[in-house]
Amino acid sequence: MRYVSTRGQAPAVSASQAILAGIAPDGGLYVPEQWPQISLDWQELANQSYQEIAELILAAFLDDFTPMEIQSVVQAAYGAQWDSSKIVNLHQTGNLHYMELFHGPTLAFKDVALQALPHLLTTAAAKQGNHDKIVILTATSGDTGTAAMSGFGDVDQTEILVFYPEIGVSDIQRQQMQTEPAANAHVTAITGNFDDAQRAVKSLLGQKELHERLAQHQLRFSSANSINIGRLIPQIVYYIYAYAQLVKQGQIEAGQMVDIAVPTGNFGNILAAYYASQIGLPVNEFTVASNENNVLTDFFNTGRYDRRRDFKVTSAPAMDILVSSNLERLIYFASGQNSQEVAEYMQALDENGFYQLKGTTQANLSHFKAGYANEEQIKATIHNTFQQDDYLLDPHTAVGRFVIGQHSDLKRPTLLAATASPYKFPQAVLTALDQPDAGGQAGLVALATCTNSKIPAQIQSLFDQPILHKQVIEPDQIQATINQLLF
Ligand SMILES: N[C@@H](CCOP(=O)(O)O)C(=O)O
Repeated sequence: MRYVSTRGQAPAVSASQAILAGIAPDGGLYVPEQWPQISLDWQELANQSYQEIAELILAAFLDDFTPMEIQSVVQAAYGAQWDSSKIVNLHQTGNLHYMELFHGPTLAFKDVALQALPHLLTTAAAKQGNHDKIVILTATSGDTGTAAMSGFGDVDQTEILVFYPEIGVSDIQRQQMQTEPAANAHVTAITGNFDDAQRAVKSLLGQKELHERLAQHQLRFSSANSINIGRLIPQIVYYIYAYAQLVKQGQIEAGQMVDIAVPTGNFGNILAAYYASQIGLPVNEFTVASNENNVLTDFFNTGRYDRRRDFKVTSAPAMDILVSSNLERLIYFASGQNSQEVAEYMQALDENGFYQLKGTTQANLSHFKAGYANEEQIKATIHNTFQQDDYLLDPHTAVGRFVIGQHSDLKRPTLLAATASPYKFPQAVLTALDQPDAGGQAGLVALATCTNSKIPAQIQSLFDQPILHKQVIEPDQIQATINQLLF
């Protein structure tokens, strides 16, 4: 199976080449040339473990990896570092099924893919006969950076460079990043926002001269962001697994349609759900949930993507994004794999800040619904869900829960991606629960006390760790900072 660029100006490559590159040389994103043929027998899948389903899906998409290679990636990625042996837990309230994706080492859904990516990447490098050290560029609005460092920390022959917005991340996210102990991790705050960091990362990945210079130093770039196809494929697994679990529990019949709702920023998580549907997951409707950075809501409602608006810092920072990279991958399929059309949209976005979809392409997205929650609505959703359902949401999952309420009467079984632990955002959650705001360790303790729950072991001693990364730079210093670190 080959992977092609969404913009059509780069040669098709194998799965391992696509993962190693991170982004296509024409600036596009790698997508499967066709969907793998895979038969999903739900009765059989219902009795399989997360790891078994992961092997099935990874093998289908990564067909130049041997079964042994896939097995060893899965074993390394989904083991004792998870606080649930199931990897993904389901929590039910009526027809709503929260997929808890936050039981990994850094308490966010990013762990699901980023515990696997280092193993995929080092295996891909070996397959390609690459002996250069791999420099992983990562832009983060809070969760991806920590998860990437947890995955790549101290992995031989890798350096991991993380750039995050100085303002906007939660106390916990900042502490997780600033205390990262791995010797190969380099963490820098920028005075800009996530979009500034992601733009810089994408531009660096596309600079031919820089690649040549890196090669002279036995280095090469890749990325831990979801622009890398190696980030998306492991995320398909949990949609298949969750559906199979619903079959097992007798909540649905095999083959019955479900709805899927995902709070999304860079559009990777919901795109993985779409990919799952393309290989046989029965999905009726996808709900795209945003915070006040509601560029995706407007896009799905009007067909016009317009990033020319104020950037808002919200209590759901993973979604504080105005340029959602993975939308390009969805549009590629909605346009009938028309890479020229995609390239025109992306050029218009770059040069003018907006584009308008053609009617035919927009019509192919009619099964995507979109909405957003403002800060008051996020707070009220956390508050009410805790009071009524005795279930604690983080601000991102609350966005998803609120938007479902706007669009659905929940007559159909619905999977909602619960993307982060509420303990990653204690201040926002405490405020929503009408508790006094407290920062740092005090915030964790206050949250545990008022909700009668436990501080997750992953962050119990977080505030005892020394701060190791304090550098703050302007966004236009990202390239110079990378040069200093590498050359
Ligand atoms: N939500 C992210 C932003 C980066 O998105 P990704 O899909 O590229 O990982 C974060 O929390 O950092």
